[in-house]
Amino acid sequence: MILIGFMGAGKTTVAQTLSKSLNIPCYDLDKEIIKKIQMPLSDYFDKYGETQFRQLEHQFLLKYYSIPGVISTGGGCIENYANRAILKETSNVIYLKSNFETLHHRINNDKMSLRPIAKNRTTEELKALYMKRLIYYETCATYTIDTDTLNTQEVSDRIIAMI
Ligand SMILES: Nc1ncnc2c1ncn2[C@@H]1O[C@H](COP(=O)(O)OP(=O)(O)OP(=O)(O)O)[C@@H](O)[C@H]1O
Ligand SMILES: O=C(O)C1=C[C@@H](O)[C@@H](O)[C@H](O)C1
Ligand SMILES: [Mg+2]
Repeated sequence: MILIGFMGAGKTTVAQTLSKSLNIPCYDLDKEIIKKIQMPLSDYFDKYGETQFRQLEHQFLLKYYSIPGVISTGGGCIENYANRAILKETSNVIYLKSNFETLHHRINNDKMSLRPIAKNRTTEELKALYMKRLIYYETCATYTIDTDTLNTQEVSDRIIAMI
């Protein structure tokens, strides 16, 4: 199964919980990319730019999307047309949905260096990005879970009950 959603949606955290509960492997595409590039994502963005990161991210989705287990994607994975095509063809794509205020609060309480996209934007710009991406998450998802009022364990339990 593949988890999608905006930054702070809980993809990485919930994938780890699901992996333990279901005893299946999990792969976080951001972490796999970091292993390969050997630097924080924000350094990679500064050095090579977003376009090059998106190409790399596409290569990693291609490599992992069909592997059995749980895959957590980066928040911008759906920016790439070819990635959206892959996700639309894949079953068990789970969209962790939250309103912008919840996500913004979570991102602000988390390590900002992990998220160059958030670090370099004002709140208004980040909200505009969220609004733009909503339709992409929705059209790629097999299932959607509203996570505003759920903790990560509850989100994981909900997914297990659903699939
Ligand atoms: N449902 C939730 N309730 C409370 N806190 C949450 C929830 N989901 C995630 N968080 C918290 O929000 C922060 C971001 O979570 P996480 O890194 O799993 O998000 P992500 O979707 O993987 O983001 P990114 O796209 O940037 O990789 C973490 O501190 C996590 O504990
Ligand atoms: O929303 C985004 O565009 C991103 C989210 C992160 O998971 C990372 O993949 C990277 O920081 C880009
Ligand atoms: Mg993540």
